[in-house]
Amino acid sequence: MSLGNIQLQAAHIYLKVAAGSNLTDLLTQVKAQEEWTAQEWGTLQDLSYGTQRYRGSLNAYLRLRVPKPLSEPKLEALLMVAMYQLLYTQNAQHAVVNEAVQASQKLADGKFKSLLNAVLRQVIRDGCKLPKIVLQDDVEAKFNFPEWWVEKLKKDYPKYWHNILAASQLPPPLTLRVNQRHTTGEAYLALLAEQGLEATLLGSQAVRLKQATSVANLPQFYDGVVSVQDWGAQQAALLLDPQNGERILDACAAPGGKTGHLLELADIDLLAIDVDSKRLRRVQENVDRLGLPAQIKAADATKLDAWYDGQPFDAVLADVPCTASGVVKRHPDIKWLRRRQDAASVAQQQHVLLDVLWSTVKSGGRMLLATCSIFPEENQQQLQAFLERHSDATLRTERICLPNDTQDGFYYSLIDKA
Ligand SMILES: C[S@@+](CC[C@H](N)C(=O)[O-])C[C@H]1O[C@@H](n2cnc3c(N)ncnc32)[C@H](O)[C@@H]1O
Repeated sequence: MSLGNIQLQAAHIYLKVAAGSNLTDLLTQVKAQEEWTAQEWGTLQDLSYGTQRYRGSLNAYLRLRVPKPLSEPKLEALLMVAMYQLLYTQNAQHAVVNEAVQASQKLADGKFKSLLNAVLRQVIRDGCKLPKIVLQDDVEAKFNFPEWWVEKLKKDYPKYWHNILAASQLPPPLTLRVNQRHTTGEAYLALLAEQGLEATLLGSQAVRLKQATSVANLPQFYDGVVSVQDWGAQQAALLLDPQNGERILDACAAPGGKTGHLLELADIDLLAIDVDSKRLRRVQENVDRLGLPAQIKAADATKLDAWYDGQPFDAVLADVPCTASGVVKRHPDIKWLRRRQDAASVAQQQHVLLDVLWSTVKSGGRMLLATCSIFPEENQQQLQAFLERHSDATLRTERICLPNDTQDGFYYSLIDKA
C-alpha cells in the first residue's frame, strides 16, 4: 500500500475519532478489513496515534496557515496527518508531501491539491517546527490537551499538573510482567539480551523494554512466561495479594491483564466476570496462554441474580469502568473524547457497582477499588463516600500512581471488611 493511501486511511480514522469513536476499536476494525504488512501497519498506527497525541498543536498550526476550515473535512484531516509527519517524525519530507498531494487528488475532485502542497511546503520552510506564535495564549496548542482538562489538573494537582501533562505526552513504554511460576525478571532479562533486546528491571518480576517490539519477538511469550502490562497496572494484583486457596472475584475483568496476574501469584479459585462478552474473549485468550484455570462469565456485576451463587469472596478486585484519564499516553484519543462532566457521571456508575460488590465480600475479606484514572471524583472522593456509606469498611492502603516515564496513572484503595 502506498504511503498516500496510508495517509488517507489515517485521515479517515482521525475524522472518526473527531466524531466520537474510540481509536483502539477503529484500528481493530481497519486491521481486519485488509492485509497489512508489518511496516504498513506500523505506519498507520504511528500516524493515527501521533495526530491524536499532538492534535492541539497541529490544529492551531493548521488554522494559522488556513484560517477557515476547508469545505472537505477529509482534506483537513489529511493535512493534520502530513503535518504530524513533518513535525514529529523522521519520515522523508519529500515523500510525505508528494504522497499527500497525490492522495488529495482523490478528494473533492483534486481542487485543494495546490493548497495542500503550499501548506506542507510552508511547514518545511518553517523548519518543520511549530512557529512560536502558534503556542502563544493557546492552551490546547501548548499542552496538547483540551483546556478544561488542563484547568482541572491545575486545580486537582496544583504541584504536579505540569509533570502530569508532560508525562502524558511521552510515548508509552513497553513493560512486561514476568510470570513468577516460570522465572524471575532477572533471568528473563538475560533471555531478552540473547535476542538482542535491551531492557531494565522495574521490580523483581517486571521488565521494561528499551524499544517497543511485537509480542512475537518476546521469548516464550506464547508459553505464558511473560505478559505485556504497564508497571502501574501491575500494582493491582500485588496490592490485593491473593493467597493460596482463596476464592476471588475479578469483577470487571476484560481484557484480563489483572486476571492473569492474580492467577500467577497464587493457586486461587477465581471467578472473572465482565459485562462485555466480546471483550471477555480476551480474558479467555489470556488465561489460556498462561495455562492457568479460571471461571469466566459474561455478566453485569450489578445484577447479582445473574452470576452470584451467594458464597462470599475472600477478595474482590473492583477494577471499575472509569474515564481512563491516567492512560492517555497509551490512548491519546481519550483526552479529546472525554467531556468535563464525565468524571462525575462515571463516578455515579462506580458507586452503584462498588456497593453491590461489597455485598459479596466476606466478613474479614477485602476489596480493591482500582481505576486507571487520575481524577479525584473517581478515586479519593469515591473512596471517602464509600467509607461514609459502609460502617464495616476500613481503608488499609491507598495508592495514587501518577503517570510518569515508567508508568501510566492508576488509583488503588484496598478496603477491609469487618
Ligand atoms: C478498566 S476495564 C477493566 C480492565 C481489566 N481489569 C484488566 O486489567 O485488563 C473495566 C471493565 O469493566 C467492565 N464493566 C463495566 N460495567 C460493568 C458491569 N456492570 N459489570 C461487569 N463489568 C463491567 C467493562 O466492560 C470493562 O471491560
